[in-house]
Amino acid sequence: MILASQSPRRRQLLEEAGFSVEIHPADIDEAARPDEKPTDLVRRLASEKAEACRQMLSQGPADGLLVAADTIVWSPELGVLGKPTDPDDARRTLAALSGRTHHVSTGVSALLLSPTCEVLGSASFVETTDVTFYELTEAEIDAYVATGDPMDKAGSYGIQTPAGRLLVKSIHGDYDSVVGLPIPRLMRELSLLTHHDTGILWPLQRISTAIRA
Ligand SMILES: Cc1cn([C@H]2C[C@H](O)[C@@H](COP(=O)(O)OP(=O)(O)OP(=O)(O)O)O2)c(=O)[nH]c1=O
Repeated sequence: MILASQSPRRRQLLEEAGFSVEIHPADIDEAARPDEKPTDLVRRLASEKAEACRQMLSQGPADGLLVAADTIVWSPELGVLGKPTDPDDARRTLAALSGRTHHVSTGVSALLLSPTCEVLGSASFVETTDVTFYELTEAEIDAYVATGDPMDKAGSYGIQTPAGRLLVKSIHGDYDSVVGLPIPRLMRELSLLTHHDTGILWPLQRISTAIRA
């Protein structure tokens, strides 16, 4: 599988699911459009990453499946919180999330490619999980930001890290989606995507087997 992402978490989640992953990060403008809904934003950005990656690969042979994703933290009150620009921005974001519930939305785009990189089929979906934070003191926020953990993560935290998980009181929805890729939903969508195609490649057979098991 081709993964159009630099995220080590997405790679790890796919490898744990049994895929052999080839990384081809796509560099796109991630700015929101005026009045764009958060869930529309992540769906669009995932599709743009997938398409940018497909265009990069179109010169050479490609594997059958290409996957891209985008994750944001948001709430109606706070708007969209992407990755922090600096430690102060991370501190402000964590203070805003303290003691409250926010949404984490991950948009996913999957393309089934022909050997010449044409799109044979596609799937696109958004998974949203609600995350509630404990009340955080300023000292706790400072200590967490000092670990450096927030800097490459939407919403300035990582639910999967030893320090980041301590901020989280509860979650409602898919955990993998918060980490960056909703594997259970992705497996189902890939199974549907590939169901009607012939000449299915090894990873796709593996998906169907995993779902039937
Ligand atoms: C909320 C949350 C986000 N994240 C990460 C997932 C994503 O890697 C990142 C959100 O940024 P993204 O722009 O979705 O992804 P990315 O820049 O890391 O990789 P690429 O654009 O190449 O696909 O935040 C966590 O690791 N844990 C969390 O708890």
